[in-house]
Amino acid sequence: MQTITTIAALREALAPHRREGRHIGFVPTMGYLHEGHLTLVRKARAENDVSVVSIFVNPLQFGKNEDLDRYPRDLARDSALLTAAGVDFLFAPDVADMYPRPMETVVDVPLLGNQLEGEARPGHFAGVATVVTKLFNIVQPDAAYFGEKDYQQVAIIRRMVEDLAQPVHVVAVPTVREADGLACSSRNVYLSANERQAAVIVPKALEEAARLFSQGLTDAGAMEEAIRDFIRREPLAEPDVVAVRHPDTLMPLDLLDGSFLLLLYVRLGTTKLLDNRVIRLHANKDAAA
Ligand SMILES: Nc1ncnc2c1ncn2[C@@H]1O[C@H](COP(=O)(O)OP(=O)(O)OP(=O)(O)O)[C@@H](O)[C@H]1O
Ligand SMILES: CC(C)(CO)[C@@H](O)C(=O)[O-]
Ligand code: BAL
Repeated sequence: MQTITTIAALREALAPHRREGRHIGFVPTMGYLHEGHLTLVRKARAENDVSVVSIFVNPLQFGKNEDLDRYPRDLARDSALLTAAGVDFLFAPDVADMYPRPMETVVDVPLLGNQLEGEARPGHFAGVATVVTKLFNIVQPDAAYFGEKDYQQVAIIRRMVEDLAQPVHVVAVPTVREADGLACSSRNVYLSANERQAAVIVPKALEEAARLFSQGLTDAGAMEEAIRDFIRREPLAEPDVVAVRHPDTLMPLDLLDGSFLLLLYVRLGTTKLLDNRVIRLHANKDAAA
């Protein structure tokens, strides 16, 4: 694996591959890699000739009081994992390489981006859309891989790619979970031992929603209320967002009919955990691509 830290060097390294018509698969990340990231990486490798992974903790998508400074970082460990996974290029730029001067240009997808997680984190998704556009321009991948754990992020990126005719195939990969069902996330390291145990309430709430739906609960408001109450049974957990939405448009629903998205944003202490599931009447399984 070749590790590259500047935009110019990455362009130069990828140019011969592009000239040869090789397919480039790209996995953007913020590092501190876990099995979720590695699943994206394996898929990118399997479906393309050349694989590129970026590790960049993007300041544009963090609010002033968020965890930019304490976000977990371990480039040496990440690099070893990516080498073992057979990745061709690791792109790990500094903030000064990505943003030599303050960004004046912003990519925003406000209808999808200012609600749900975006309401709790104003400007977050504009920061994501802007950095992903810049990374797409640098890497020029044929395909880019994103996790469904960040369901709203995938919806925003798909819309951005469509609106701006960005020549990238967006692939969404189902959420990878720990043995007890908790979605793998870099931020899980923030959890104390007690909070980690309590965190299982999040995937359990997704199961509970599927159970209630299969038993005939079809009022969206009542479903949100039932799931909020269910999560509050765990004293360490506070449900910040419990939202029943249309799986494609992310618009609110009144009546649950066929399938719906349940999106959760749950606080345990100071850690916010994200999870979701597309719940279908006849096949209750995790959201699939
Ligand atoms: N459990 C998971 N299953 C599948 N994909 C995942 C999982 N966790 C993260 N990803 C995906 O990996 C990519 C990089 O995510 P990121 O580096 O922010 O990791 P993260 O674990 O989501 O971190 P955070 O704790 O910041 O949410 C994103 O596309 C994200 O959706
Ligand atoms: C897509 C991304 C790498 C952009 O910084 C980030 O939002 C993430 O890790 O999900
Ligand atoms: N996983 C999305 C990146 C973030 O929380 O900033």
